[in-house]
Amino acid sequence: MAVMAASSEKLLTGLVAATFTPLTEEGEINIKEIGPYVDYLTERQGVIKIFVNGTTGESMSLTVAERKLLAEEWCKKAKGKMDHVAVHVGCMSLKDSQDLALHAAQIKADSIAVISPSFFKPKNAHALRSYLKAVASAAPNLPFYYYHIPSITGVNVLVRDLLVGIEEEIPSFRGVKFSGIDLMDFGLCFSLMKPNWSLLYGVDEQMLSGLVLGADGAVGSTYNYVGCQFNKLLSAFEKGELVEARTIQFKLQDFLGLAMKLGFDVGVNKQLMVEVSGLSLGPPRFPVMPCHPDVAASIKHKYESIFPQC
Ligand SMILES: CC(=O)N[C@H](C=O)[C@@H](O)[C@H](O)[C@H](O)CO
Ligand SMILES: CC(=O)C(=O)O
Repeated sequence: MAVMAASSEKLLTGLVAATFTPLTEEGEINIKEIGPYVDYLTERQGVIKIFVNGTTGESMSLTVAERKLLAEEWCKKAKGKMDHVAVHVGCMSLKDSQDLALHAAQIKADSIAVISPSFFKPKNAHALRSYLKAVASAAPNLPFYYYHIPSITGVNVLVRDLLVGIEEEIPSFRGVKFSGIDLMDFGLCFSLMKPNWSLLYGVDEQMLSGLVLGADGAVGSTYNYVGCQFNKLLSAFEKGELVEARTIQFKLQDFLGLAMKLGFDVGVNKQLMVEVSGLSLGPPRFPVMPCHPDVAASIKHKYESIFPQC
């Protein structure tokens, strides 16, 4: 039987918003916006779990010092209000990833997640597992998740292959955030599943398909502003109300269909969040370009026509 999670440990399940990084207009970290951001998610979207410094948070464009500052503030402001703060600590350099993993343990994050390095790419599951093991060893008591996002990293190691025997190599391993569209690979992961793991799906526009296969939850960028709707999708799914669940899923597909035609990326996504939430999140950081005002206006219009207030 798998080692049971320590009693203070919270498994990452349910709806998790991948947060944007608040910047000032000058492009510096806007730390004071994190408190209001936490309040917006909890009070307006019913979202009580966050995944910080990930793709949406532009982690790979931030310095290690900036990522530490952000992680610390998210943990501080979420305390007593949120149920889980997962900190993404992956970097191109193993040393930086270890540094951030240790820091996440020090600031009492609930868990860490790691994206594969993508300049020098691991050639196979063994190489990727070796890298992840070395990161996890810097914070051996912190629940550890692999973050699979092949469309961005170009690392196509099958997660199913990665999972074989991973609990022996990484005792803190607790699951995967699977942001890929290969549902066969996702499905095969369940045959290797351990009782204290969770497998989370990360392609918001296909979340229902992930749930059908058995996903324990979902991590995504759009849950920042459709969290309230997707909480309804989750409860409809749990009650077996598939027509209702599909209706909500189709709404996000309709919305993202237009957004993608207009060049949806982190810059566009961030601007939409600014307009929907009223938070000051600033522009993205280069090379991600700020959203053109006409694009923002069209997307906001579509958002308002599809998603009623919760
Ligand atoms: C590539 C990317 O950023 N993926 C995000 C998380 O993994 C998703 O939440 C997407 O932003 C979302 O599914 C919209 O395509
Ligand atoms: C979407 C997601 O999980 C991320 O931004 O990292």
